[in-house]
Amino acid sequence: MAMNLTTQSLRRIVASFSPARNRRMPATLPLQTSLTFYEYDLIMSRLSNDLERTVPACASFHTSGPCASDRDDKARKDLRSHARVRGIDILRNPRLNKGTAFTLKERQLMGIHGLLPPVVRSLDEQMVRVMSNFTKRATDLDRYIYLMSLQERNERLFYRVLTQNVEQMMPIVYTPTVGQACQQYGVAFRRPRGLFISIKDAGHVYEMICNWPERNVKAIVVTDGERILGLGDLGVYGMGIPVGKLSLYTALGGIAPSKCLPVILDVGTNNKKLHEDPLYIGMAKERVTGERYDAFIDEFMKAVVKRYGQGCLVQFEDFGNHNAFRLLEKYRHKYCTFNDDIQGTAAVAAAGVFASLRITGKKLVDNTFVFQGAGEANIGIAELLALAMQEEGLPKEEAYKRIWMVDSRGLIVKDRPSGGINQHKAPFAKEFKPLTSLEEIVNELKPTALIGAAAIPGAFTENVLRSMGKFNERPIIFALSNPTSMSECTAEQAYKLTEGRCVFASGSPFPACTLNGKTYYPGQGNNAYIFPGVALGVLTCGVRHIEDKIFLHAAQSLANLVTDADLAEGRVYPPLSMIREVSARIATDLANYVYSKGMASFYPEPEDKEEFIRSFVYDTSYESFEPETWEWEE
Ligand SMILES: O=C([O-])CC(=O)C(=O)O
Ligand SMILES: [Mg+2]
Repeated sequence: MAMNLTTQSLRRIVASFSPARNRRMPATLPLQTSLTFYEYDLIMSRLSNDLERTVPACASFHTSGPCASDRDDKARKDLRSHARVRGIDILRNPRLNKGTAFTLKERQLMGIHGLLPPVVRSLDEQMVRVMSNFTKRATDLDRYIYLMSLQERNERLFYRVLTQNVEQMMPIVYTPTVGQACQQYGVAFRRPRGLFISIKDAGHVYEMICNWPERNVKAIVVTDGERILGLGDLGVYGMGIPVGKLSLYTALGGIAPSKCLPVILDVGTNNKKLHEDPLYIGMAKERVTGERYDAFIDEFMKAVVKRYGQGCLVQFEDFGNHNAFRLLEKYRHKYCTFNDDIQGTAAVAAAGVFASLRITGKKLVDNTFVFQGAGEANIGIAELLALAMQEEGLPKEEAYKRIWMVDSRGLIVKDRPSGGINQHKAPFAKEFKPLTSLEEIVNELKPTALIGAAAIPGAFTENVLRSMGKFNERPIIFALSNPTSMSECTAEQAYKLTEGRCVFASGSPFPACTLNGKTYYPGQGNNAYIFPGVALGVLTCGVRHIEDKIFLHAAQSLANLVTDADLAEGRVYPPLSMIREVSARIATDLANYVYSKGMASFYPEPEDKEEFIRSFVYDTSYESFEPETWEWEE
């Protein structure tokens, strides 16, 4: 067969595989017998080379991202992967595998006829089977393992199930079950997912990233496992978190899974239990710190840019406090990066506060905030609220005056005898007497809002909650620590002890609770309302550095999506069932904002931002591999 085939002639030859042309051929006869295997492979490899040339190695999201113009590329790319992978390998590739949804024609063409049960099922029919299997599992951890193995088997089916059942699935692939999965990762671990880079590999990080099979990664979630949710140092077992966060990048933010890369940086663990755990999958040594640690993270950031370009977004997740703040400061103006625990959590909590003001009837600046905990989340929230107050015209010192912080040593006051006030806490230190117990602090300061994120379960005691109810008509009470087991109080306790008057939100989900005949639906103040939409906006518009004002804008945008009906039910966030729409709306609002502020780098500026954003969203329906459905370039 001649090698200088034109696309036209290839089209004719490939179309000749189609049973439409061979109607009388018995349906079970492998169609490629009309050509020899040699001829077939020759065509396919030629096709593959052609396509390789037409799909450039792209540095920008737009030439290769999941955008409308890429839909054309996409058919070609699927064809290319199809051309490279044949037979049983197709079924083993979660990105191509459709299981029983492969049509008879596809099975014959792709050399998988007979490798599947004869029945052909639609995506919807497959979903019914998945949901039935899912509900039959005995525990949430079993459900987590079941969903992870579905993700490894058939990616589109996984995302279809996830996107259509967000309320039911999110507590499994995300907090709280993901926390439990991380704690038992040694047992739950089936197949590696994402990149495991150990500090022992320092000097070779770029080469390791090059081992990742995707050429066009646009979003990385990275952790070193030091502070996994509120569960502490879980070392490499923390890998469940980047995997879970990126599942939401796709399910909620619509960013294609091929563009997402979970990474764990293994620098050891200070969790002694893991040193003795025979199932531990990481380096069972004390954490490396200091210059060696910093050089390793630096090498990682440079390697990411070298491999995937400067537009690749790096989300830092669940690093220890000291590193989280430091690394954010170090990288925020050099890379496209943010810290989800500081900035993402800040935005979601601020949105909850903004929405609460519509219930309390107060202005932001008329509030007194007490923060239980002065770690990443609370410092992030406090700083963002201070920024919001300044945007409303309040001088900086005045803004800080309205925010009080409590850490493990008590109220943060100037010259505190017990010390422990670092540079992040210092702006909030007051001229005041040192107090240690939260009950005493609440009684003394009479705050309008109490926000907890110190992972101390039960920190909002009965007395604290009652006092909040006594001092305020509508107290704001946010118990943000994750997972559920770390929450400062339950939703029920908060509503009960304030006679149903509090405005409550929690980081992990709590069920609705009924009190004196009225049902309250607690909102989930989790950064999942923020990071997928921010990521979508940042990537599509080509934002290079993610300023705090972007998070403030995202917070305002989220708060504006809370309806009066939501507020009447006690929710300060839109219901979880709306979260995908929320992400698209936040991304659209951000697109308008970043173009108006000159922060976008994608030009020409799209006229219709909403259409622009929505055109990027990952489609969970199956691709057809039947040649006659492909669109060809002449
Ligand atoms: O993962 C979550 O649910 C929220 C979060 O970032 C954390 O708690 O660290
Ligand atoms: Mg986190």
